[in-house]
Amino acid sequence: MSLYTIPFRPPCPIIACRVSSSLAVTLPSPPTATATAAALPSLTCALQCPHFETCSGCTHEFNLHRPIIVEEATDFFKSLGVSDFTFDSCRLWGWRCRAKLAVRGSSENPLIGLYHEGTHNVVDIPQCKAHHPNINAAVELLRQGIRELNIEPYDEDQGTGDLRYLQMAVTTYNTSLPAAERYRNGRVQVSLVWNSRNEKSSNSDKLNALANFLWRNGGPRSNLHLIHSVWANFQTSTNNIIFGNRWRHLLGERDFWEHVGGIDISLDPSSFGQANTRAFDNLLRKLHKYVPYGASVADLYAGAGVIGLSLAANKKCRSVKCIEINKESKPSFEKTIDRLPNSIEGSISWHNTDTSIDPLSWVVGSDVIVVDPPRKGLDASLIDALRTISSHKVKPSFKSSSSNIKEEKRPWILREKERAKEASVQVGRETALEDPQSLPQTLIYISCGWESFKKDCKALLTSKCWHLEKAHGFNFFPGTQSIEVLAVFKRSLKKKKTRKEKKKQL
Ligand SMILES: C[S@@+](CC[C@H](N)C(=O)[O-])C[C@H]1O[C@@H](n2cnc3c(N)ncnc32)[C@H](O)[C@@H]1O
Repeated sequence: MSLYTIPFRPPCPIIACRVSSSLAVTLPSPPTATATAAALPSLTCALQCPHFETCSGCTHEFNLHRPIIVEEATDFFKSLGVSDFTFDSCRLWGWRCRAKLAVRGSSENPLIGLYHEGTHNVVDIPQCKAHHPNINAAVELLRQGIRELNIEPYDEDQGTGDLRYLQMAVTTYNTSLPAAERYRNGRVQVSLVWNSRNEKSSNSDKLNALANFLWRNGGPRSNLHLIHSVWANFQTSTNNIIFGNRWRHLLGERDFWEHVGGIDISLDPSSFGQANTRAFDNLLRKLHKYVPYGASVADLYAGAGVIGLSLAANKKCRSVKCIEINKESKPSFEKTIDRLPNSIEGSISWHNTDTSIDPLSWVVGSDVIVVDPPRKGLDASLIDALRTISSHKVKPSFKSSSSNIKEEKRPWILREKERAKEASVQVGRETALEDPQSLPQTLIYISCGWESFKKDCKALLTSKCWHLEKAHGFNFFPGTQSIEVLAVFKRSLKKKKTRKEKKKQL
């Protein structure tokens, strides 16, 4: 797992150009496109971050509301017959609610931030403009703690030191505040990646002292209640993987709640969570429009099942199956399920398995397939299954096979068939009211990797099995050239050959 390249700046004046998150329209090109282009670029939607160029998080300083890649995406979709591609600019600063940061340097001068491009030198980014301001505030508190308690940052060359990485996740869901104040007052779940095997190791006193420091100075009894909770993750491996497989909740609330897509969701620090909470909410609300009421849905690459559960609640799906490889997402899924309205009657299940193994078994029997793969795009076996779906007459087995197992470096990832079966969760009716032979009519592809999306999209379209109906972009990562895409494909019905065509063939 690589360190999320990213960024920010603390309680600074937020620049006036915040493009409305509800403005899901194609924005006009910036006014610099004329002869005045040679003049200084407009600062209205500029990053204005002191760390730009030293930090690898942001690659673009100007026109944050419209990354250059949007032009390419517009042309790409137009060439495929979709001329109404929309782009939602979302929040431009302070959008990152989830950050993984490296800790290096010394206890007197800790460096907390991201690697300088192409190196393992950490750049301190106390004023990052992408981070939610309270992430920066929590980082500053932690920096103070490191100095006061003489905590040693990790030394990669020697393998020594105490604190390796941090994960900061902001919950903006606090029902005791008016809705308009919740985002600004978000609280931070701090995960300290500690260089020891477990909580009994020799440096655990320091870990507890640092956690107590954060809680005393940022917890409910401090002047500013900034810290939601403190967790420890234990990691001693010398590779680049950020997290080890042992997590401990130390202080504060154990459960972390957020409200997106019309539901309360729980996210443990070990589960995948979207970094841009607000933009994700916009995307989910758009997604709802493409799923018919009562549909049966397969949510592939589901994480803690946020997409599937949001659909179950909002579209009264008759069945939702979530497929996810990381077993750590299961407790979050279960907690979210517990808070769903009682009125949900359909069948909901979460399966801890690899989508790439026997993908047809998840695809057949569903009306709508939602895929939200990692940046590298869809697994080849899933692409194949989708490309040939119309010619399949398959009885879904709802079983995974242990063949095809790929090498997996992350120890907490579960890939064994038997354990996968045990790790499934079923809520509601056991047998869904779905036609086991029916084929999906709709495929919704959510992508954070533009290059892999283009490739997968072309592979789907050249099969003639699918055509593209709609596409929307979301500014999930302002300051970069990455966008999140939501593309809606419809299955092409095979045209019956006319007598004339049949004759011609003979
Ligand atoms: C971009 S995240 C999306 C998660 C979720 N849809 C959400 O929005 O919270 C991709 C997810 O796919 C999972 N994943 C990666 N490869 C997988 C595979 N072969 N089978 C199932 N899940 C996989 C990752 O663990 C991760 O949770």
